[in-house]
Amino acid sequence: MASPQVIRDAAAMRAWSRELRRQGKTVGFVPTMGYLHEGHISLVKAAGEQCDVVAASIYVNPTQFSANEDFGVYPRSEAEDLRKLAEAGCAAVFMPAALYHPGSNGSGSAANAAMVVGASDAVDPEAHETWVSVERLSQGLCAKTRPHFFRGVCTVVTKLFHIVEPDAAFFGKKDYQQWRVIQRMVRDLDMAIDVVGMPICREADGLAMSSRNALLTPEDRQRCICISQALAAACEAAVAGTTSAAAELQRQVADAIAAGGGRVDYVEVVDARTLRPVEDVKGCEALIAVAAFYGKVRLIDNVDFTA
Ligand SMILES: Nc1ncnc2c1ncn2[C@@H]1O[C@H](COP(=O)(O)OP(=O)(O)OP(=O)(O)O)[C@@H](O)[C@H]1O
Ligand SMILES: CC(C)(CO)[C@@H](O)C(=O)[O-]
Ligand code: BAL
Repeated sequence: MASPQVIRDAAAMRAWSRELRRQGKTVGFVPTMGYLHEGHISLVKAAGEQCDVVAASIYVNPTQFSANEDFGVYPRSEAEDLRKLAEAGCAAVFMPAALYHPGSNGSGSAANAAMVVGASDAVDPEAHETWVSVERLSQGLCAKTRPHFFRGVCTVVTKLFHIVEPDAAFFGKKDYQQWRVIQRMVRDLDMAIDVVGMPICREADGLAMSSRNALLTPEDRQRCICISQALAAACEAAVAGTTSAAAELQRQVADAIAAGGGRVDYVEVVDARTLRPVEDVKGCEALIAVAAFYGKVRLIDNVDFTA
């Protein structure tokens, strides 16, 4: 169980990957924000099965947070993360202190490492002014509450792809819209990377694993179980043909979450590929996607099915 090689410098990361590819090996890549759990590890293992070597990254990207979000309290656990990555067979982990050029306002390295108010404006526009946006797919769902989010994600993922130069990159379907957005970005911009979406890993009681679960109070940790329960019930009703009207499925899930003590951000029933709203799920590859707040912690979950 060798520890992954820790690489903090972009040029060194690129050299590592190029050398392996020169040797004829394929490189699988798992981008993360750290505080790793079984969901992340399932991506590392899938990458190991599909590629010759696996690189992960750990970087809490300030540009996908707005100033009122949880950048400053985002959980971190470097030593434990390295142990888990070693166990999963990860060969290298890219952990940059900063990924944006430092600006004259002190953003950049300081912003990435120590800033307590995260945010797009942590990056000095004089020092960094190039952004990647997937226009329509990045609207709706999570973007309603986090309008800055996908531009930050697409930009940092593009930077990571250029640094790591992987053959394939692995994303979890817990962040379903993110996976679809990145798949689209790679297709539209002709990036030669296979984007692989992997199933959601859940706790024994059904809660989707998420680094942010660590921020929940014990009471909210109990309350939020109703998210996955409501989604499973709606999926069952849709597949059985008992309920196919999107509005009814939406109402059932939203009511169950609210009754369970969550504050619903959104519940949407959409086409799983286009993420456009559907009126009826019959005959359709559908997705019911949820975001809900428990205190300040915002959790997301979803279920996809063909009814
Ligand atoms: N439960 C899960 N099952 C499968 N993949 C997951 C799961 N949770 C996260 N991932 C995937 O791991 C990758 C890195 O995600 P990230 O580091 O943001 O973890 P996270 O648990 O989603 O964190 P957060 O709590 O901030 O949403 C993403 O592709 C994400 O979809
Ligand atoms: C893809 C990602 C690593 C970009 O910062 C992040 O959004 C995540 O962990 O899902
Ligand atoms: N898992 C996606 C990262 C975020 O919510 O900021």
